[in-house]
Amino acid sequence: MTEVSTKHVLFWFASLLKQYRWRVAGAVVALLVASSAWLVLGQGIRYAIDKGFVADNSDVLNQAVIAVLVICTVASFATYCRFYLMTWLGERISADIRVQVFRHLMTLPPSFFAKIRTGEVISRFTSDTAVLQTVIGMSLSMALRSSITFTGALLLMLITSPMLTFCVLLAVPAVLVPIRLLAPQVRIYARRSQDKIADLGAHIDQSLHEIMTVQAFNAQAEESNQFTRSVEDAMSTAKMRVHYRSLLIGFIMLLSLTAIIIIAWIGARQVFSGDMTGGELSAFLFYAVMAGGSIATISEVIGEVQRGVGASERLLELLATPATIQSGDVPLVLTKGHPPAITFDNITFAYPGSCPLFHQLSLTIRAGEKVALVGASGAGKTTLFQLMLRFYDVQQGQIRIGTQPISSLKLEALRAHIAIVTQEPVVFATTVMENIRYGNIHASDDAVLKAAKAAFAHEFIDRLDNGYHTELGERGVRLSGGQKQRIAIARAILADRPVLLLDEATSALDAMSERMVQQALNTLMEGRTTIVIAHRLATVQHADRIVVMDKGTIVATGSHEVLLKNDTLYREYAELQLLT
Ligand SMILES: Nc1ncnc2c1ncn2[C@@H]1O[C@H](COP(=O)(O)OP(=O)(O)OP(=O)(O)O)[C@@H](O)[C@H]1O
Repeated sequence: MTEVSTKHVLFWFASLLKQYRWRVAGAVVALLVASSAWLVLGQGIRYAIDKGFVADNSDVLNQAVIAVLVICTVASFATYCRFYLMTWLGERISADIRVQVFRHLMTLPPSFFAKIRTGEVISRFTSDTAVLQTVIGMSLSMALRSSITFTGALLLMLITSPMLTFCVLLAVPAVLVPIRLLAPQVRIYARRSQDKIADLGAHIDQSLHEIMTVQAFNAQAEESNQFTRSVEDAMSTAKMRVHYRSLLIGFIMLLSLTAIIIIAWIGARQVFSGDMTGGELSAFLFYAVMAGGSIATISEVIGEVQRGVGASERLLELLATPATIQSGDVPLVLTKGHPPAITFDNITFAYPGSCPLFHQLSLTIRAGEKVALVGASGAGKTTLFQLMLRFYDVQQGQIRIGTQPISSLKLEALRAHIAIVTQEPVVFATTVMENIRYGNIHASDDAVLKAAKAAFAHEFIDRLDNGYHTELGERGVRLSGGQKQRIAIARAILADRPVLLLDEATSALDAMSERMVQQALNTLMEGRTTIVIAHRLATVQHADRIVVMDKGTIVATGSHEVLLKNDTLYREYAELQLLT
């Protein structure tokens, strides 16, 4: 957890507000007009009492009332402008922060998302930015208004009665004590409170995504109990925050009201002794109440700003997370129809915080070759794909595409040349058409249809309610495993890239569809460098070469026939799968 100072956060807000400087200026002008108008009102009251009321002059009283009405109208209009502009700025800034954080998240490597829960990130987006929206839209404007009002009121108090103003100033340090003591507590509990809300977000995310497993194992009650405990936990932290905030407000209120009462008492004695007029005392008290009210508002705002700092800490933490995978600057240019060779040259790799998985592993896949990776679960097959796509970087050695080390290539260029079909096919919550088009966002509808046909997906898509325009629901819940796989294959076909990575691409298909998709894949593999991971040897018998892996090492390579003859591990696999 990084400690972020209030100053740092205010600077951040200022940098975000900079591009809306005209609106900020407008809000400040409106604020000044409104505050000045309210302050002038005090003078109007003084005039009305001394010259109209006390002097029994109804003409002056009428004029004073008209003046007061005009002042009120100006003040109300200025308040409308200030409120509108500041609230707009609050909404705008939190929207900008959401975009800024999302753009940054898109650049972070999978290792970051392996550590953090999605629900937590979502909560940071929604609840933390909502806090900032209030802080910028309401609290900062209130603070500014109150500071101006306070300064103005103090000045006018000074003009009305310097002696009484001096008494007021004596009370100011007393008000600062609770602010110093209690504001940090508010901030600490605000941050904890936001963390607990993030935990709730993560819990909801997990329970709802895995709802079938939850219900199948009759775990609804346990899930609900756990959630209730988390909610109560969040509640008790929020209670502490509210406690310190209320304490802060209460103390300041008590201190400022006591000061006003004492000053009114001194002032009243001055009126008795004739040192002050009744109108002067009324005006002075009007300003004193205004100044006291401003201090009370500022104290509330301090609590709120501390809450904002707590929320910003978490967003700034996300923004400060570096994208550990650094892009190179060499563009990768391949000639169409000339797929590249891929070389793993003496690579050593360990996942963060784990023991090394690969130790000086070397493997060369020739240009246009179809290589199958087989081996027990956990042997490191999928990891090789992840390294190729630079989701992780190797600690030693080099991976080359053609002759270029992938670390020197532009990340975007590297990935633009690789199409992958992952073990768990990914389907987005949009239409079939858009799901396939994800492989090439510029592809025409016709090209999408062609790809779907080649992946043997067209037939089932046609039978869906709305054909290619059917919405697939979150994570493609409306499709079977095999259907999802065919959508993923169609996407790879449409992407039309020189390197193809297939991770168990046909595992969820029935024998009939598998045969058809295998044909589609065979066509797709033509003229590309392909690496296929497969548990089922039947699907890889026709690969140019089979690489047998075990616990992060390559134990044998060769054709199906050669391996059957020479490699015991492969023979065991084959026997288990009745391929001998
Ligand atoms: N993100 C990760 N962090 C730490 N360790 C990981 C991570 N992903 C995988 N591993 C570990 O690395 C090893 C290799 O995993 P990998 O997924 O590459 O195996 P695989 O051969 O593809 O297995 P399978 O056939 O079951 O998919 C496993 O022991 C696994 O526990």
